[in-house]
Amino acid sequence: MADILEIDGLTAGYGPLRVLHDVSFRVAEGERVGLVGLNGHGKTTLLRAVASLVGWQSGSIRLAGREIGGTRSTGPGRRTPGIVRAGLAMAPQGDAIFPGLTVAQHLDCGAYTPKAWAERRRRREMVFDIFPPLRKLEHALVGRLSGGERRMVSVGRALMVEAKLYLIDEPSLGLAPKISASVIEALFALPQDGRAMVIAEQNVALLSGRVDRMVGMHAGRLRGDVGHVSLH
Ligand SMILES: Nc1ncnc2c1ncn2[C@@H]1O[C@H](COP(=O)(O)OP(=O)(O)OP(=O)(O)O)[C@@H](O)[C@H]1O
Repeated sequence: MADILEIDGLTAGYGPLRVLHDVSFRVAEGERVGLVGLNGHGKTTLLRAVASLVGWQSGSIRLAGREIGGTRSTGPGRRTPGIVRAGLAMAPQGDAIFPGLTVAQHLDCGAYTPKAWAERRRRREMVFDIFPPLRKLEHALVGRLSGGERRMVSVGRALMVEAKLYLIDEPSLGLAPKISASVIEALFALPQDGRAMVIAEQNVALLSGRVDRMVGMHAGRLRGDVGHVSLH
């Protein structure tokens, strides 16, 4: 199986702060990888670097064989639209919800490519199949939803494009255990269909047995396969 994501020698940070140190990381087509580690060790920064959203970065990041990394001088976010068109989708940490939009409008924000926009009704239906509680809330304002429902909207928005690689940042964050388990279960109920996923999580137990592989992140460095290793 070819690698959809190939990261080599990635160093990244914010202002004077270096958060990632010489990170190399591979994800195969269709693979589901758990990126685990404690709060503040760089999981989010790694996902954001792939989407070109960090303060600065150097090193190589290849998505489907195309270089999307390198040293950036244009500023965070400037290259992100091109990276999304190249096959990346991301559900950021903490929902990034627009409270004044309805669920349907919010999901449509994720239908970023022309193809996804043309198919947005069908893709919304797919999201409602995955997260059934959202169906009856289609026209409700997102600002009025519960934490679990908002997380479903946030993850669902990333699923509105047909991406080669999905980055899902802490789907369980701030949710009651039962609710986070249902969000994760729904995510894994998606047919794999060649979609690779990297899921950043502090809660290792939530991913255990569900992902193909887990890698640990500690102090800005990857620790290889940590499927059975305590991170503390
Ligand atoms: N925008 C920013 N500006 C400055 N420092 C930041 C910024 N974002 C994160 N950091 C710092 O980078 C380090 C790594 O943070 P990061 O969010 O990547 O960790 P994490 O493992 O994903 O943890 P979390 O679960 O809290 O997101 C932390 O020390 C954090 O304080």
